[in-house]
Amino acid sequence: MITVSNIGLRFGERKLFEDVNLKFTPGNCYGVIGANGAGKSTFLKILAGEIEPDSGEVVIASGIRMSILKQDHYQYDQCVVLDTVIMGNQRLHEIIKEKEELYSKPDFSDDDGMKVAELESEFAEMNGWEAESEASTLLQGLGIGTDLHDKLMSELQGAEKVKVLLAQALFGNPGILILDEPTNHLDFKSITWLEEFLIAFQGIVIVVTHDRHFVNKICTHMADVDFGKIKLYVGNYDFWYESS
Ligand SMILES: Nc1ncnc2c1ncn2[C@@H]1O[C@H](COP(=O)(O)OP(=O)(O)OP(=O)(O)O)[C@@H](O)[C@H]1O
Repeated sequence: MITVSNIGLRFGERKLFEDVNLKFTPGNCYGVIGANGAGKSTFLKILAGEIEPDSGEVVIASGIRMSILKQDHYQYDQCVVLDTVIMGNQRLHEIIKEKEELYSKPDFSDDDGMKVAELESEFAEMNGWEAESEASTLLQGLGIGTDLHDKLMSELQGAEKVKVLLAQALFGNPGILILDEPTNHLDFKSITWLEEFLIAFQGIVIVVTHDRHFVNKICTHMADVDFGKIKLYVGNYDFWYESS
């Protein structure tokens, strides 16, 4: 569950949000709609904690992991494709790195042994043994073949990088998915795959997209950004359009 209470935000003279109150619940997919410049992307950034509102707060139920589709296509240029996907779950990735460092120590001590045992247990709890195969499945679903999985991100074409970043966001069964224009640069087959993935997804999806067919296929609710307010409606875009 995400609870948004009394959010307000100004950019200079412009009041972008005023007294926004909303609740997002698991199992639902929310399509954020509104005119150009209404504040859709800014709202996602507030939810993601990237922009601090002037007033109000966003509260996320404890223990729920939020995953955000990264917009910087160069951020992972020095990383291997498969690792980049696994980095979607930051804690799991940290554990993998810490384990590697400890196992490669020439003077492995008793204390190191204890630490490794703790890490192994946390790793197993997080389904770490499945991480590589899950990352690989996501990549292949989005059309990134296994021949690219061991390459550096910098070696990939722009559209391929976008798919890897999308796989990263979807990786590790997050509780909340924040997606700003996820279908950009995707081909028809990948969009269909993504639709099926999101329809089956059990958590909360909050998405901004210009792709009306995609919205209609996946969204259970519309979040309409208009004149500083955001209102939630049940149903997809066509239903919202016909009834408004
Ligand atoms: N960091 C910022 N500082 C000042 N103004 C900003 C900042 N970020 C966005 N804005 C302005 O806030 C308004 C909302 O921007 P935002 O990108 O959230 O809108 P949007 O609804 O996603 O638009 P679009 O559909 O065109 O992508 C715009 O007028 C934009 O120029």
